[in-house]
Amino acid sequence: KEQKDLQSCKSIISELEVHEDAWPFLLPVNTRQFPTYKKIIKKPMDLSAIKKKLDDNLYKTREEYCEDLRLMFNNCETFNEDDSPVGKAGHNLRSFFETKWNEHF
Ligand SMILES: Cc1ncccc1N[C@H]1CCCS(=O)(=O)C1
Repeated sequence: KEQKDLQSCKSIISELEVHEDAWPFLLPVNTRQFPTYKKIIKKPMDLSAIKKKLDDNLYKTREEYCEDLRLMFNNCETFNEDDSPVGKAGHNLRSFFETKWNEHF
């Protein structure tokens, strides 16, 4: 039921947060450091924002949660070269996430 879904979503994001390739995603992208980011990426998303939405009970379904994680990874692919350090971390963390997602659901 939904209660178990919430536990699974919390468990997955806790594992993502400590993953060695999570460093680009722990906090919102700094738009002073990356001035073009706001123009290119219409809906910024990061692990701290997702964690807060989970804790504030803002996800109606596990699908909404999954959508925000995929938005975060797609934003990363839009802005970063695949062979850049951030781009590579994004591909690695996405693969780790999708595996966890399939384990739980
Ligand atoms: C996910 C992302 N997309 C585009 C640009 C930057 C980032 N992440 C940054 C987060 C802070 C550290 S960093 O500045 O090296 C990388």
